[in-house]
Amino acid sequence: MEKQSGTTSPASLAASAAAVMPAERHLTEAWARIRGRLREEVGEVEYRAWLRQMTLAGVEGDEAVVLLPTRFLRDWVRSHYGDRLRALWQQEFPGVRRVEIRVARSGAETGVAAAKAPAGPAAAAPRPAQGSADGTATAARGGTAGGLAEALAAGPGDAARHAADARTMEWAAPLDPRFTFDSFIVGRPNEFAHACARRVAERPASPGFNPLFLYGGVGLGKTHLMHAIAWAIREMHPAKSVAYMSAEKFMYRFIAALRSQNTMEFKESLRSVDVLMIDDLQFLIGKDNTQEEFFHTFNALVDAGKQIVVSADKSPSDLSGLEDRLRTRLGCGMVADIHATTYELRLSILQAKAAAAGVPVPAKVMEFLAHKITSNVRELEGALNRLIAHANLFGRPITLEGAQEVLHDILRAHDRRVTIEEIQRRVAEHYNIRLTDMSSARRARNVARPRQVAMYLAKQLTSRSLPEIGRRFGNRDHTTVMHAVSRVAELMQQDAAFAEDVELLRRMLET
Ligand SMILES: Nc1ncnc2c1ncn2[C@@H]1O[C@H](COP(=O)(O)OP(=O)(O)OP(=O)(O)O)[C@@H](O)[C@H]1O
Repeated sequence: MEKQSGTTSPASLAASAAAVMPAERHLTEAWARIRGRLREEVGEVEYRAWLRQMTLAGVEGDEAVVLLPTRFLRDWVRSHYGDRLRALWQQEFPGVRRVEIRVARSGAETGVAAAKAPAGPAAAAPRPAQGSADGTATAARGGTAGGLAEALAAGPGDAARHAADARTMEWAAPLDPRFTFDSFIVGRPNEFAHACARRVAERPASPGFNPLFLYGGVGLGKTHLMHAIAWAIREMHPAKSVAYMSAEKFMYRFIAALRSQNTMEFKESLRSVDVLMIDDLQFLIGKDNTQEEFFHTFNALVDAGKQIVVSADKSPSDLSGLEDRLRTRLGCGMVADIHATTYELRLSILQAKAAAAGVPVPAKVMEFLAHKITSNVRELEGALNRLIAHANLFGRPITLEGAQEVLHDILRAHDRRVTIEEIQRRVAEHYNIRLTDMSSARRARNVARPRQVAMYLAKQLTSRSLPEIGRRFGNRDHTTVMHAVSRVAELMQQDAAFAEDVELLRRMLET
């Protein structure tokens, strides 16, 4: 499509651009639209990785000339986006028949038209500062060894980082700019994992910390810590290439490589990284071939003095379903667990997130949430975000009553984590009857009424269905449960003391 060329100075094209195109302003606007469309088509990650440094030099005859800072980028954009660029140009100006992609002459400013284009991603610095909003780093496609050398030679400024990125592009998933060490709140449950993560970021592949195996329950910060390590290594060791991906992605890439009979390339690109990070390793359970491949990659990297960081929901020894030899190797570096959150940690996280959002959240509301939403940090954060969004939307201050209303579904779901066994035990204790009477056939009022209360609470506080509840109460029919629920509700209406009793039981079960 494009003819071969070397480097070019954009200024030399300005005159001809002006001569051919209707007006420079139109050209600038068209170029902004073309880039915008391309960005929509390829997605943010790909755009940032390959296309945002693209600038317009101008138009020469029937040819639009686009500049990129390195030969590596030029070749990549040419082969992957050249046709698309031409089609988009033709939509704007049918007279443009070709798109020429060149390397900007070293030190040359961007082209006249592009220089006047509205500020956009092309004007941004090549790499984001740690934790900046611009930080969704990395890309989706890979480079070659030759391209690497070129990027290293031609890249302006932080060439080492550019080179490291180029090596890992194929495998890297985007890093979340919010997940840094700065934004990670440390408390008793996660202090060990955090200290290990910091240590690995400071001194990758040091003895005793390779591999680093982070594990813990859902939503407790494993991914956050992994990203924080990756950001910090990029910052402190810019020449090191870091590849972060989920175990799922690892598997799909491996399968794709098998299908296209390209496993050598797969292996080589993986083994060329300095730090390999695999999230949610439990995904590989039962996937024997992928496990085997991962095992070999793991060995090759560790033997070559490269760092491996892995996360999973269980410790290596509890990951039954992973091959023994892999479990053994995973456990022979540093294994650090993230425990369930404590009230204090939840409160600190809420305080930090509220402060970061710049929205005043009363202490009472945060204490309430920290008490109520105990499952994981993700849900806690989700609840706070919802409160903040409501406050912003309606311009109302956050209050405890308002929070209870806005979050009623989340709070209810949490309340519902009470088990039927717990309800039966508490109710039996309260009315001083035997636990076995919850399931017995006895019909005496002093036994039957507490049983009905327990059924009522089971319906209110758990998500079990009527037949399920019936089964847990001595295999009773669902109509019996239905009757118990309506009878208790009716009695509560009629008898304030009884209602208070049931409410007290409910509160005890909820806390
Ligand atoms: N200690 C912490 N400080 C600040 N934010 C945290 C902390 N722990 C978790 N979070 C936040 O909670 C959310 C969930 O965390 P993350 O995705 O890292 O959990 P995870 O353990 O990887 O979960 P999963 O098991 O689902 O993969 C994220 O938004 C993260 O920033």
